This record gives sequence, structure tokens and C-alpha cells, in this order.
Amino acid sequence: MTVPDFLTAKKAGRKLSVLTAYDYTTGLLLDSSGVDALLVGDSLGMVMQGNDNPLAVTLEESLYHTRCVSRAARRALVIGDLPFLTYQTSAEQAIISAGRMLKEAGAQAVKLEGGIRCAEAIRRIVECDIPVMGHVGMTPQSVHAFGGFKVQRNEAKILEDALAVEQAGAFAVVLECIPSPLGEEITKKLTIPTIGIGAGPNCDGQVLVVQDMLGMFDEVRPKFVKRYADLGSAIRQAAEKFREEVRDGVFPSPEYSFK
Ligand SMILES: Nc1nc(=O)c2c([nH]1)NC[C@@H]1CN(c3ccc(C(=O)N[C@@H](CCC(=O)O)C(=O)O)cc3)CN21
Ligand SMILES: CC(C)C(=O)C(=O)O
Ligand SMILES: [Mg+2]
Repeated sequence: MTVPDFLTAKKAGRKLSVLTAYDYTTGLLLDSSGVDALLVGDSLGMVMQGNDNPLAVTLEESLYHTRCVSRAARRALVIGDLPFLTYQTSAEQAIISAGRMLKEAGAQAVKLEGGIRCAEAIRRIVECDIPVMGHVGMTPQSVHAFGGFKVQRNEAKILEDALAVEQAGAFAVVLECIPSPLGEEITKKLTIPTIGIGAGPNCDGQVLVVQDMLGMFDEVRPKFVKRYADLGSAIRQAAEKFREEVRDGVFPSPEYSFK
């Protein structure tokens, strides 16, 4: 998958599937599933690091996880999510952070949060031939300004933000936690693909956090998460079985031992 393929998919009416990934093993599994892109999200601050929100994630940490995922991706596009305060202070900072995602971590594109207020940064990054995915609606790096991870309903503002992201040259935009009719309206008005997370069924694609959709993480339970597997139970059961077999001297049996 390439950045131009994203635009072709929208024109052809082919839906895009995106999952997050933060490590090599998961990257390999997801890449071989045929999903279109792997997003190394700053949600890693929650699912990998155990923080309450993504704000503490550093650029170095995101580069590290993106490097791991890039090594795994044969087909899927790898998108590095720029962490809080690595692109907001100036266009120069945004270009340098975005450039490091490509130079040092093997990403093919970056993602950043914000509409009108980030349009200049997006424009300047894109001028360097670094593809940018935008992100509007409920932008998790704004959690304190929003007073929590809450559905955003300022329809006029969110539409303006999405249009600004497109006009600034982004190749796609994430729509997060907004009413479905607004997701549909924005998707119709934009020529770039919209990737929804809690934005209804009429976006051009969908993204989920992989630990959520695999049933491995329940410290947040957004309404938009569908559980496609219950790996949490599978992992716990396997570990319990291992613990019991070690306790009872059943493991390791001769077949797992050297003569
Ligand atoms: N594991 C995980 N999954 C995610 O989807 C995710 C992260 N982490 N970290 C970064 C952000 C945070 N996100 C979240 C977190 C919680 C809700 C949530 O619980 N929303 C409520 C809405 C409540 C309201 O509007 O009043 C919900 O019921 O869905 C939504 C998005 C999405 N992102
Ligand atoms: C959920 C997606 C859109 C994201 O930004 C993340 O995982 O950080
Ligand atoms: Mg993110």
C-alpha cells in the first residue's frame, strides 16, 4: 500500500482498514492479515505504557515503536503518530519531528491532531514530501481541554477543521468520536479518504486500537470498540495452565527436556 493507493481506494469505493501496532510480532501478524495500514498510535502511552492518556509519550518512544513496526510491514502502509508537543510549537518543529519518523523509523507517513490550527504545519510538512494524515473531532491529545474522551458535537467547527486538513494537503484524515451523520457529511465533502473511529459506518475506512479489538485491554471501553477476539481470556488461561503445570511438576515433561 502506498499513499496514492489510499486516494485510489476512495475513488473506487473500496473501504480502507487500519489497525494500530506497536511491536514487530503484532506488526507481522497484522500485515499478513491484509489490513491497509498500521498506525503506530500515541495510544501506546495507554496500552503499552499504562498511562491514563497519551500526553507523556515522547518522540523518541514513538520512533522506537515505529521502527519495530516498520521492520514487520511488507504490504501495509506504516503511519507514525506524532506525540503531543512534537509539532505544535512551530512549523520547523513539525517538519523535523515528521522527518525523523521517515528517516529514523521507516514510516511512510505521519499523523497529527488538529484542523485549522495545524493547517500551516501540515502544509509545510507536505511541502517536504512527507505525507500527512490529519485527525479531527475528538483529538485525544486535547483530553484536558475537552474534560475527558468525550464525543464532539460542534459540527460546523469539525467540518471546517476537516476541510482545512484537506486543503493543507493531507492524504487522509481520521474522524474520531463524532455523530455518524457528521462522519457521513464530511466523507461526502472531502476528496481524501476519511478513516473513522467512532464516526459511523459511512467513512471511507475504519481504524481501531488493536488491543481493544482483540479483547486484551479494558481500561477504556469506548462504545465504538467491537471485540473481534477474546485474547485477554486466552492469554490469562494459558498463563494459569503454565503456572499450574510448573507448580505440579508437569512441565517440563521429557519431550521438553534435553537428554
Ligand atoms: N485502548 C485505547 N483505545 C482507544 O480507542 C484510544 C486509546 N486507547 N487511547 C487514545 C484514545 C482515547 N480514546 C478514547 C477513550 C475513551 C473513549 C470513551 O470512553 N468514550 C465514551 C464517550 C463518553 C461521552 O461522550 O460522554 C464512550 O462511551 O465511547 C473514547 C475514546 C480513543 N483512543
Ligand atoms: C486511534 C488512533 C486514531 C490514534 O490516534 C492512536 O491510536 O493513537
Ligand atoms: Mg493518536
